[in-house]
Amino acid sequence: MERLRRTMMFVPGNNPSMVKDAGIYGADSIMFDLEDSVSMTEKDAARMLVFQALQTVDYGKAELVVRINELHSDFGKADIYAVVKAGVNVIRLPKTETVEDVTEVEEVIEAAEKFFNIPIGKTKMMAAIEGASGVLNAPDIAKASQRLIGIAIGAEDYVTNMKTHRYPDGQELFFARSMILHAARAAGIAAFDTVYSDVENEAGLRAEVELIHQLGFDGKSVINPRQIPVVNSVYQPSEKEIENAKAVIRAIEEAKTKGSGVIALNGKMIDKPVVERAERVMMLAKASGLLDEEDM
Ligand SMILES: CC(=O)SCCNC(=O)CCNC(=O)[C@H](O)C(C)(C)COP(=O)(O)OP(=O)(O)OC[C@H]1O[C@@H](n2cnc3c(N)ncnc32)[C@H](O)[C@@H]1OP(=O)(O)O
Ligand SMILES: O=C([O-])CC(=O)C(=O)O
Ligand SMILES: [Mg+2]
Repeated sequence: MERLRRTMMFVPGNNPSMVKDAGIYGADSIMFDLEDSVSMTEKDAARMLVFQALQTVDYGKAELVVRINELHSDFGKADIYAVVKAGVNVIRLPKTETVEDVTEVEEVIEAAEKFFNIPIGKTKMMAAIEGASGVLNAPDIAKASQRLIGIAIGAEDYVTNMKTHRYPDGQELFFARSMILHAARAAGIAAFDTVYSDVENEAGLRAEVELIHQLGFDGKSVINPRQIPVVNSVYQPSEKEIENAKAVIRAIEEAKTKGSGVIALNGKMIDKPVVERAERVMMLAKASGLLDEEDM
């Protein structure tokens, strides 16, 4: 089954209590940060803390991601070796601008896997796109490595690069979000939306999640545990949607027994794309704990 990544929670890599407790809030993925939430003087300490935590703390079912520093900074290579050795699931590249940004990191990951006797290809990657060049190169970036599970927009850096700022309606992000979504879908990987920085503004967060859910994003980065239930509730299918999805799946199964791939349900045509959407609703319903045993 496709892994759910509705919520990916950033955790500053130099904060011991946040790192230790990050698993208790129910985020689908935990993203330990070694980049912009960690000051230059704390880079080495943060790497050590995350390295230890990855090996010793039980984070349950959460996927474990580390956002590394840029490869050509003073820290990038050491970050990669440490987190590969610790068995991280996914390395998040910040500020990805070109295909080479991906392939160069991949080479270092592969060297680290060989060095530590880890199966080649085990460490996955996710590329954050945070500026104009990255957005324009997104279709190639998304296809740059078999290791990529998804690409993400990093809007705080992006709006800075574009000489604007974030507005409540998100118009300034529409082109970048659309590019990233199309690039991801064309490559067959996931698309993730950016952080919502105003932690106290739940209504604003909900409006943004509704927008990105409507556009088609798989999920969103969050920066605070309080944002997790808000994102999950938007991604949780309604009872009506679940009932409809069940009816669609029942109808198409019945049609198949009669040798047909298309059937009408309540006057609407049911065919392959409709069935695919119904299956996704069921998957999200299951992940949200909304299905009985008999529905599984
Ligand atoms: C543009 C970018 O690069 S964004 C990505 C980098 N930024 C980050 O990673 C920031 C992550 N978030 C944070 O540091 C914090 O949530 C802040 C600074 C935004 C707000 O901090 P606070 O006001 O202290 O948060 P709040 O009071 O809601 O914290 C409640 C609890 O959740 C914990 N918590 C808050 N944020 C996080 C987090 N991101 N990860 C894990 N635990 C967290 C707190 O430690 C606290 O735990 P406690 O009750 O056991 O003491
Ligand atoms: O990737 C994110 O959502 C956070 C980030 O670095 C940015 O917005 O610049
Ligand atoms: Mg950024």
